[in-house]
Amino acid sequence: MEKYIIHGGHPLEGEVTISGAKNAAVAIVPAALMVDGPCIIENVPNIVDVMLQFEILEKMGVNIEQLDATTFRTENTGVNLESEETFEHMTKLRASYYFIGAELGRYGRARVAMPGGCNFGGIRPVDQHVKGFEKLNSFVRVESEGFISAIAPEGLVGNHIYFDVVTVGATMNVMLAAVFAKGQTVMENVAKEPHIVDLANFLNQMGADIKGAGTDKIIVNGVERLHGGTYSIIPDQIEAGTYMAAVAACGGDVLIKNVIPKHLECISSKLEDMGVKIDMYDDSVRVRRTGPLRHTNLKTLPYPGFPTDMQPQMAAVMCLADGSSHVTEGVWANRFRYTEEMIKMGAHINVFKETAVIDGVPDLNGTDVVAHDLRAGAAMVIAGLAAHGTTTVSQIGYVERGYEDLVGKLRGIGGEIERVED
Ligand SMILES: CC(=O)N[C@H]1[C@@H](OP(=O)(O)OP(=O)(O)OC[C@H]2O[C@@H](n3ccc(=O)[nH]c3=O)[C@H](O)[C@@H]2O)O[C@H](CO)[C@@H](O)[C@@H]1O
Ligand SMILES: C=C(OP(=O)(O)O)C(=O)O
Repeated sequence: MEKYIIHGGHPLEGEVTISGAKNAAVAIVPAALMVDGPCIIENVPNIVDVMLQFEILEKMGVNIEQLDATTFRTENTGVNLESEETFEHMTKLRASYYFIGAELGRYGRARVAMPGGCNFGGIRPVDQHVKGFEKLNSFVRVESEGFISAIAPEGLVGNHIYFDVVTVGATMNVMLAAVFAKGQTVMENVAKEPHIVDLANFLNQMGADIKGAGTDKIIVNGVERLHGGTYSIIPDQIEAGTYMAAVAACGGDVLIKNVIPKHLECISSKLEDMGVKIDMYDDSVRVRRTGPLRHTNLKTLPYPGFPTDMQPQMAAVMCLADGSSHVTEGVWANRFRYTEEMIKMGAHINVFKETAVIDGVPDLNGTDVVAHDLRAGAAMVIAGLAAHGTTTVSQIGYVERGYEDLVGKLRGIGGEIERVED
């Protein structure tokens, strides 16, 4: 098995460039099957989840060509929706659920293997996806053999959908299907994350008629077809935030390039509370930390609140702050498994239901730790970079689902990290 070995305790200095956003790319790639004609997708992150989405598309029969390191061309000249080969891939990532919306929208039927993805201590429900598809005049079945199927024998018809909870996945999935639904679909109480806006912009660029993405009401006027075009994926808010947190934990001075500063405001503001200096430019952010870290509190919430996908990385910073910090998880019932690993490194953390109380310590000490999920793994890497001595992080397959060239990028700013095969 692969591991990261990290020799910690060094400040980070230099420049790092952020890749395209995972959670936008994993929806835009399935959406490419809805497009007639060639579709060029730029700023694609080279991460496992996105490459799996391309492989699923290819196994269905979509032509895929890589034009350069970050640009892909897709063309759907006919697909096999029943390809058994796609099912195993689908179970490996969460975002495979976007194939339901894309297939149901374009072909009036879909059958996908139950999605995988990070496990936050319980089932990740899909009831709101089901509710949305049913409202659009389709029948949905969650099959006991681990498949979800949906069919719209009389075609999808627009409707008014009020989501019971704010969900990223259901918002994007139902938006995909609604693109081709007859008439108008009004979706309320929707998620507003940057990747929702990015998916809507991609679809509109290809001829869809979607308004309101980024607010809590999205209106989709159904169209007959999508045409080819070119689209560039937004930079990854969470990857950028992860490097910001790494500089905060280790100290140093790093320019983080290819970002949308607006998407980073909630993260910057927390880091500034902790004594980190942040300078925002047009498409980059400079992060500096020379003095001690101050304690703070945070609660994760849907956008524009503090992102749950940055919660473990910020906790790694708080482990080294003066005083007691509280981290409250407002999205996932249990996203604190990483705290057991941080405690092995000398962190003082107590978890009470949805809140972790972190009493800062002057130093963490390197040891063997496990990446229990994607962002937990990122947090362990940050802790390892900041700690004295050597940290070994195992189960890094999770980390590679969502970070392009983490080792290369960290080494570029002075991190002593290597990836080894056990
Ligand atoms: C591939 C992708 O983009 N993953 C992101 C997406 O996951 P994902 O789309 O799975 O997360 P959701 O936004 O749907 O989940 C948010 C909350 O809604 C609940 N819920 C969700 C769906 C549903 O049908 N019913 C329901 O009750 C969930 O249990 C959770 O408490 O958004 C999460 C919240 O920002 C992020 O942590 C994930 O990185
Ligand atoms: C939880 C995440 O991803 P997924 O929903 O794909 O498991 C994440 O990106 O932090």
